Amino acid sequence: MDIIFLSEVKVQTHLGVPDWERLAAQTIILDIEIAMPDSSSCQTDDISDTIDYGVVVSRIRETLAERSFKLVEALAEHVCQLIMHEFGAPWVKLRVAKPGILPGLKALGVVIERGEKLPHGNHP
Ligand SMILES: Nc1nc2c(c(=O)[nH]1)N=C([C@H](O)[C@@H](O)CO)CN2
Repeated sequence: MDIIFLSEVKVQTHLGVPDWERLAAQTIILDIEIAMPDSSSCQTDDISDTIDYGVVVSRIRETLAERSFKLVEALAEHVCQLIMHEFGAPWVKLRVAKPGILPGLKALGVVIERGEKLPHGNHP
Protein backbone atom coordinates (compact mmCIF):
# COMPACT_ATOMS: atom_id res chain seq x y z
CA MET A 1 0.00 0.00 0.00
CA ASP A 2 1.54 3.27 -1.13
CA ILE A 3 0.67 6.46 0.69
CA ILE A 4 0.79 10.14 -0.24
CA PHE A 5 1.27 12.40 2.77
CA LEU A 6 0.50 16.09 3.15
CA SER A 7 1.98 17.67 6.23
CA GLU A 8 0.80 20.76 8.14
CA VAL A 9 -1.55 21.99 5.42
CA LYS A 10 -2.92 25.37 6.49
CA VAL A 11 -6.55 25.96 5.46
CA GLN A 12 -8.97 28.82 6.08
CA THR A 13 -12.48 27.83 7.17
CA HIS A 14 -15.49 28.77 9.30
CA LEU A 15 -15.53 26.36 12.25
CA GLY A 16 -16.78 26.29 15.81
CA VAL A 17 -19.68 25.37 18.09
CA PRO A 18 -20.69 28.91 19.12
CA ASP A 19 -22.27 30.95 16.31
CA TRP A 20 -19.82 33.84 16.86
CA GLU A 21 -16.87 31.56 16.21
CA ARG A 22 -18.08 30.75 12.71
CA LEU A 23 -18.47 34.41 11.68
CA ALA A 24 -14.81 34.86 10.74
CA ALA A 25 -12.58 32.40 8.95
CA GLN A 26 -9.86 30.79 11.06
CA THR A 27 -6.79 28.78 10.18
CA ILE A 28 -6.81 25.06 10.81
CA ILE A 29 -3.94 22.65 10.15
CA LEU A 30 -4.37 19.30 8.41
CA ASP A 31 -2.06 16.30 8.31
CA ILE A 32 -3.28 13.87 5.67
CA GLU A 33 -2.29 10.37 4.59
CA ILE A 34 -3.91 9.10 1.39
CA ALA A 35 -3.59 5.51 0.21
CA MET A 36 -3.22 5.18 -3.53
CA PRO A 37 -5.49 2.75 -5.41
CA ASP A 38 -2.41 1.06 -6.91
CA SER A 39 1.31 1.62 -7.35
CA SER A 40 1.35 1.83 -11.16
CA SER A 41 2.73 5.39 -11.20
CA CYS A 42 5.96 4.07 -9.64
CA GLN A 43 6.56 2.21 -12.91
CA THR A 44 4.94 4.55 -15.45
CA ASP A 45 6.24 7.87 -14.05
CA ASP A 46 2.91 9.35 -15.23
CA ILE A 47 0.87 11.82 -13.14
CA SER A 48 -2.36 10.44 -14.65
CA ASP A 49 -1.68 7.10 -12.90
CA THR A 50 -1.70 8.58 -9.41
CA ILE A 51 -3.53 11.06 -7.20
CA ASP A 52 -2.23 14.58 -7.87
CA TYR A 53 -1.59 15.96 -4.37
CA GLY A 54 -1.68 19.56 -5.65
CA VAL A 55 -5.22 19.02 -6.90
CA VAL A 56 -6.18 17.43 -3.56
CA VAL A 57 -4.97 20.48 -1.62
CA SER A 58 -6.80 22.85 -3.99
CA ARG A 59 -10.08 20.92 -3.61
CA ILE A 60 -9.81 20.84 0.18
CA ARG A 61 -9.13 24.59 0.34
CA GLU A 62 -12.01 25.23 -2.08
CA THR A 63 -14.59 23.14 -0.20
CA LEU A 64 -13.57 24.39 3.25
CA ALA A 65 -13.76 28.01 2.05
CA GLU A 66 -17.37 27.39 0.99
CA ARG A 67 -18.52 25.23 3.92
CA SER A 68 -19.11 25.90 7.61
CA PHE A 69 -18.99 23.28 10.39
CA LYS A 70 -19.62 23.35 14.12
CA LEU A 71 -17.46 20.33 14.98
CA VAL A 72 -13.96 19.38 13.87
CA GLU A 73 -15.31 15.83 13.68
CA ALA A 74 -17.84 16.82 10.99
CA LEU A 75 -15.23 18.79 9.04
CA ALA A 76 -12.85 15.82 9.18
CA GLU A 77 -15.55 13.45 7.89
CA HIS A 78 -16.33 15.81 5.00
CA VAL A 79 -12.67 16.00 3.95
CA CYS A 80 -12.15 12.23 4.15
CA GLN A 81 -15.27 11.52 2.08
CA LEU A 82 -14.21 14.10 -0.53
CA ILE A 83 -10.77 12.53 -0.92
CA MET A 84 -12.18 9.00 -1.18
CA HIS A 85 -15.03 9.84 -3.58
CA GLU A 86 -13.36 12.44 -5.83
CA PHE A 87 -9.89 10.88 -5.98
CA GLY A 88 -10.66 7.17 -5.59
CA ALA A 89 -8.50 6.71 -2.51
CA PRO A 90 -9.33 3.45 -0.67
CA TRP A 91 -8.12 4.77 2.72
CA VAL A 92 -7.52 8.17 4.30
CA LYS A 93 -6.11 9.20 7.67
CA LEU A 94 -6.70 12.81 8.64
CA ARG A 95 -5.58 14.92 11.61
CA VAL A 96 -7.40 18.23 12.03
CA ALA A 97 -5.82 20.69 14.48
CA LYS A 98 -7.32 23.97 15.70
CA PRO A 99 -4.45 26.04 17.08
CA GLY A 100 -4.72 28.65 19.82
CA ILE A 101 -8.23 27.77 20.99
CA LEU A 102 -7.66 27.01 24.67
CA PRO A 103 -5.11 28.63 26.96
CA GLY A 104 -2.21 26.41 27.97
CA LEU A 105 -2.16 24.17 24.91
CA LYS A 106 -0.85 24.54 21.38
CA ALA A 107 -3.64 22.88 19.42
CA LEU A 108 -6.51 20.44 19.71
CA GLY A 109 -8.58 18.45 17.28
CA VAL A 110 -9.26 14.97 15.96
CA VAL A 111 -7.64 12.13 14.06
CA ILE A 112 -9.90 9.92 11.95
CA GLU A 113 -9.35 7.08 9.50
CA ARG A 114 -11.80 6.05 6.81
CA GLY A 115 -11.81 3.22 4.28
CA GLU A 116 -9.54 0.21 4.17
CA LYS A 117 -5.88 -0.22 3.43
CA LEU A 118 -5.49 -2.76 0.63
CA PRO A 119 -2.86 -5.43 1.37
CA HIS A 120 0.37 -4.98 -0.62
CA GLY A 121 0.06 -6.55 -4.05
CA ASN A 122 -3.70 -7.01 -3.74
CA HIS A 123 -4.84 -4.16 -5.92
CA PRO A 124 -6.65 -3.93 -9.23
N1 LIG B 1 -15.16 17.16 20.44
C1 LIG B 1 -15.26 18.51 20.19
N2 LIG B 1 -15.33 19.36 21.23
C2 LIG B 1 -15.43 20.68 20.98
C3 LIG B 1 -15.45 21.18 19.69
C4 LIG B 1 -15.36 20.26 18.61
O1 LIG B 1 -15.36 20.62 17.41
N3 LIG B 1 -15.27 18.93 18.90
N4 LIG B 1 -15.53 22.53 19.47
C5 LIG B 1 -15.61 23.39 20.47
C6 LIG B 1 -15.62 24.85 20.20
O2 LIG B 1 -15.77 25.16 18.84
C7 LIG B 1 -14.29 25.45 20.73
O3 LIG B 1 -13.20 24.92 19.96
C8 LIG B 1 -14.17 26.95 20.60
O4 LIG B 1 -15.25 27.60 21.17
C9 LIG B 1 -15.65 22.96 21.87
N5 LIG B 1 -15.52 21.54 22.03
